[in-house]
Amino acid sequence: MTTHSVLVLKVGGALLQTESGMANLMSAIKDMTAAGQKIVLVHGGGCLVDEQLTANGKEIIKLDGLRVTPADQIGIVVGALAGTSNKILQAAAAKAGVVSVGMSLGDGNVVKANIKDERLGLVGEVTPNDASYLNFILQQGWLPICSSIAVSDAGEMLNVNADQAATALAKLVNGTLVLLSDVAGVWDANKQVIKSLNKSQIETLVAEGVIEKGMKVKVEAALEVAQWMGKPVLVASWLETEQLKTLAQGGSIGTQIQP
Ligand SMILES: Nc1ncnc2c1ncn2[C@@H]1O[C@H](COP(=O)(O)OP(=O)(O)O)[C@@H](O)[C@H]1O
Ligand SMILES: CC(=O)N[C@@H](CCC(=O)OP(=O)(O)O)C(=O)O
Repeated sequence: MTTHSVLVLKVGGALLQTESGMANLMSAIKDMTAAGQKIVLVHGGGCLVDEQLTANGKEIIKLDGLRVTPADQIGIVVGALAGTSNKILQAAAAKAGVVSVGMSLGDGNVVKANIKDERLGLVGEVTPNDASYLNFILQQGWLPICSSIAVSDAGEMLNVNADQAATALAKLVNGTLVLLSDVAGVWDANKQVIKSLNKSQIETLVAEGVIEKGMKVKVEAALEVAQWMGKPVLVASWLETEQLKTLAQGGSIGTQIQP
């Protein structure tokens, strides 16, 4: 197997509602870890946030794929992401025999977080800061499972899009980023997976409305890291066990976003 530096795997929220998906992913993580691969798992949980907001009578508002997060919603968002989602994944890890450390972007000074755009409320934008905490966890052979909740120097709890959270951590550890969603890759207008995409192709597909919503955020996050690292970022699926096996063997899966 090709051992990547550190593999930063990001999983979307839909995984957390799929018991078999989590079991398959954790089994692949266990195999990769046993082969010496260091892995950081970053997770979303947008669907769990939606559920909790609705249960509490709150409105769901998104702007360009990002959740508008007013002060009266942040507690619910933090509970759903840093609480429930994070612990669901730790439970799945434990079941697969993987020792994990549940954490958030607010831990160990790993990132710097600031309000992204006043119109979005308590939504954070993060930049890599200090890798010591993550490296310590990795050195123990443990799996860090990181939610996308950050804390600013001003003491605000901030909601960060999980693809952007994974971007910051991938830069922090100079890792290989793989964004795993519930689709096999980025689709063209006929819903066929595109093998490889560069910046200008992405711009065209976004302008045409073929890449939209959560996938627009994801592809733009992937492109940013690909350019920063000078190597491709993969957008693929946790749904397909075969893809996970190929990934564990060091192969390419889904759509390659080229620098
Ligand atoms: N061109 C596209 N290719 C693939 N998925 C797309 C595309 N445009 C929009 N999408 C939507 O983006 C979703 C993935 O983004 P998102 O829901 O944010 O994923 P996750 O929660 O896994 O991060 C897909 O399920 C799909 O509905
Ligand atoms: C600011 C912002 O949009 N935050 C996201 C964080 C969770 C996330 O990104 O979850 P998925 O990966 O499942 O989409 C949200 O509140 O939904």
